[in-house]
Amino acid sequence: MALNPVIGKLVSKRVVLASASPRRQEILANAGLRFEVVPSWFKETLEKSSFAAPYEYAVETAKQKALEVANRMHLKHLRTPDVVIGADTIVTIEEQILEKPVDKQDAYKMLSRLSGKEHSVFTGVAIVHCSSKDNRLETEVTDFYEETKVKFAELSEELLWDYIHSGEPMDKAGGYGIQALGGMLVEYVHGDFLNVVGFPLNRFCKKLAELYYPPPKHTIHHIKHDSIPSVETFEISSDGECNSSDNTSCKSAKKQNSSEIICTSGKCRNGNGNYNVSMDSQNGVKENTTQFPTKLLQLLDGFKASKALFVSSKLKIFDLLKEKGAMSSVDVANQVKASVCGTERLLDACTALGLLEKNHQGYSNAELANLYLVSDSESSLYNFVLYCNDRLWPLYTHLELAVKEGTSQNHCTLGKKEEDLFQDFCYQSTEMKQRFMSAMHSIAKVTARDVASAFDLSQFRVVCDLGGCTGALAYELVEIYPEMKVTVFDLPDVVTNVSSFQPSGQNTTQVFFSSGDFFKDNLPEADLYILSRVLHDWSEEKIHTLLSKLSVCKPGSALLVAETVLDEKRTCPARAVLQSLTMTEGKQRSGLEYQQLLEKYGFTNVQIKITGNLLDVILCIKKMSTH
Ligand SMILES: Cc1cn([C@H]2C[C@H](O)[C@@H](COP(=O)(O)OP(=O)(O)OP(=O)(O)O)O2)c(=O)[nH]c1=O
Repeated sequence: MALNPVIGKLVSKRVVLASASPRRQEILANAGLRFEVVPSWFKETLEKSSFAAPYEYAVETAKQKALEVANRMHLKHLRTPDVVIGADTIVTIEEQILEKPVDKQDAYKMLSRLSGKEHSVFTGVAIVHCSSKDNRLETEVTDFYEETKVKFAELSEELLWDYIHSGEPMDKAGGYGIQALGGMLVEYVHGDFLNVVGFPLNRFCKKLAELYYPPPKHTIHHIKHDSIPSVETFEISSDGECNSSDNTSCKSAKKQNSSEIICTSGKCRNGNGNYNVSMDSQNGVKENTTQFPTKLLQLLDGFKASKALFVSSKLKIFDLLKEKGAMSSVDVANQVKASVCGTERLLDACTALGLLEKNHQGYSNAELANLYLVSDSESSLYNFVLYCNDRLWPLYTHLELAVKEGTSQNHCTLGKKEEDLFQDFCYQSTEMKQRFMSAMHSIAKVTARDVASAFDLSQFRVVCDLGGCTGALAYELVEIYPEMKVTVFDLPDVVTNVSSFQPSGQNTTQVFFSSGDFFKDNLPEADLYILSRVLHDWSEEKIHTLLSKLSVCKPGSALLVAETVLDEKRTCPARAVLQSLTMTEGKQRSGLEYQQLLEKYGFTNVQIKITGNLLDVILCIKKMSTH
């Protein structure tokens, strides 16, 4: 894929997508971009009449969305991203801008205007490069837009209302989604389809190419104006970065003939580990076709990779290399008291997996390992990795039985039923408790930012995090919302063990711990309750008990639920679906299922933010009494 080098330019950068749109997240993720999702809080209220053309409105809104996130991350989260991407999609017909319908009547008005006519869809995009100078945020904005023309068929009243009642129009510009049911309304599309869905990927890549690969003066390959350069052009015109994992062959080929193709063998592995087979076509243009069943091979190797990660974590190899710097395999083997040949194989495997780097000085941690695998790093997932090895791995080795019997196999691996796991917490040894809490703490820490910032929660002052364990989310909340006071409500055995998880150097006076069982005891008063990674664990009956209790909270108070939300087909994201494999009592739910569940207990205005990361976030409000 020739796109890889353009997107690859962003690999080492902290890229943020300032959008809650699941479509944008999907388009960019499918293109191989790695990014964090921080939805923008910018209110789309710019005065439309002040723009000479509709697309200017979309571009300006996209820019403001991105700048709001860049500023918020810099000021509130104290993390300056490298690149923030914002986008805004509008539909225009007869010079009028249509955004998302506010209700069904509005959707009806929009769709009947579009019926039988051609309209334009504009997506404005802003790419904001950020840097921090003397603690001030500096930004450089590149923006552009793309137009796609769409013609609707004549829509009968019946079809129109059927479509509106499907619920699809509500979160989409112009009141339709071309990628789903709305596709049935469309007679033709002229231009970039993805632009209609919310993100003009092709033009975005061209913009990146313009930014990162300005045409050099003396290249032999001519980059056609307004095109995405091919792999070969990149190799020659770029700053020497090789996108292949097999750097040596690329570099040597480049040296031999600076204007020629990179891979002498005719085969070069791209950043995804795919083999691109170069073929000369008659006019001399090189084409790449991917033919290998790479995805299947990756799946076949998945368990080997997981286990290599588990074992190196268990042996504390990442801690050792962080402390000592580059080391030979012999030295590592001596330190971790393992065989030299076995250690060397493990170190090479970790290098192949991108967890370590290897050069003439020996092995050292890759950035990923320093960030997440060193046991005392700020965002360490070390304890969660051990939990995956000790607790989840045995469960998945019993998967066949789990499928045949329809049970979770907890009874085989731990001698306990799933519903007893949490209840039996108090009977575990202190070490086991500490280990379980450490695992939950590490995963809560890396997801806390997403959960805390998915919505603007500044109006809530008294918050209760039910089952909040070590308080990782609570501390993040008070960091972002200094006015907030958060009570973490959890089992007595959890609360007595939280002291070692208190963050150092942070004001902890606004976080309180209260012990109790949320199924049995009275819940602390709050105007915002949080259930993070709780609901998926429990049976319908238990959830009924818990939500019934919350349903009597004061009207106007809110509930924030953090879970991985499945798509409506219940097949995506894969990580949630895979997690379901070993569940019996609990289950994962789709957005609609969460909405229906929460509404059943009197919560309304259910808003769902798909973060694209581990946890998605749902906010809903307890209905005001009608009396
Ligand atoms: C026309 C059309 C729009 N859309 C969507 C794309 C956008 O998500 C949405 C337009 O609203 P936007 O305000 O552009 O985006 P958003 O509110 O979804 O997300 P954010 O502001 O956080 O970036 O409509 C479709 O999914 N399919 C379509 O066919």
